[in-house]
Amino acid sequence: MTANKPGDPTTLNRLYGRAKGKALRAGQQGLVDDLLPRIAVPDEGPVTAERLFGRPCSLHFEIGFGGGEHMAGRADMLPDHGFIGCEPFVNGVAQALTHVAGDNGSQAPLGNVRIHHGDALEVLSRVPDGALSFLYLLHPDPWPKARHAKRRMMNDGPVRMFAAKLKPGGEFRFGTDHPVYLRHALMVMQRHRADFEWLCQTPSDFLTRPGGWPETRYEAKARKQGHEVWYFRYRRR
Ligand SMILES: C[S@@+](CC[C@H](N)C(=O)[O-])C[C@H]1O[C@@H](n2cnc3c(N)ncnc32)[C@H](O)[C@@H]1O
Repeated sequence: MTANKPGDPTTLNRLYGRAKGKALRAGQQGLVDDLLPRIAVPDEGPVTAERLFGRPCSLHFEIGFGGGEHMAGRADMLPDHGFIGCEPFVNGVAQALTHVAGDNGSQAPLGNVRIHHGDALEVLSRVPDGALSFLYLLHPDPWPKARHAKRRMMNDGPVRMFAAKLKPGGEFRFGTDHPVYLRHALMVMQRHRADFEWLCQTPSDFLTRPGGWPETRYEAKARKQGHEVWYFRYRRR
């Protein structure tokens, strides 16, 4: 990676604060060097099912997959669907690659996952409008201080893009354990109610993890700390 390119660690650290973490173990470094280039989202041009998976298929897009548990779990459940995950934190990418390679012992290698080591919105902007069946934003960085609210992923600009990229009937799933983010997200989504229908009938709908929604590492940590976790499903109108 060369300096100042989108995937460059210096650029990523500046953008996200912690794109680099603990040194990778040899096996993880091997996956980053060998497997990642084979399943990386192309750096330029349209991001389509045909280009990434060689066939038309339902497309899922995960923003900030952390260690990739949810993305790998969903990809394992839906082998005919294509999954695109983006994460600037290299340790998370390495962790996700172990799931894709089937090295964690819990599942077979996954042929239906493509990964971008970097900014999700840049990749999302290259997805054709109306192409996504599912979009996931699970436990985004909370940026709890009011003066940092503009940095939250859930804001009018990104949410407009989520609406554009989802097909009618497509689903946007969002989860958080952070009360400030919860309030902020509800207000933002309320402004976009013409595009999104909140699939919530009773309070337990957003207090219970729906079926087909694998637990993420961050979520497990939040529960261990005794936090309530909120789950939101919105249908693109
Ligand atoms: C609190 S962590 C949650 C990770 C994971 N979703 C989970 O639930 O375990 C938020 C993640 O979002 C990632 N992130 C922040 N900004 C991002 C961006 N612009 N594009 C993609 N990922 C981003 C961070 O690197 C971090 O891994």
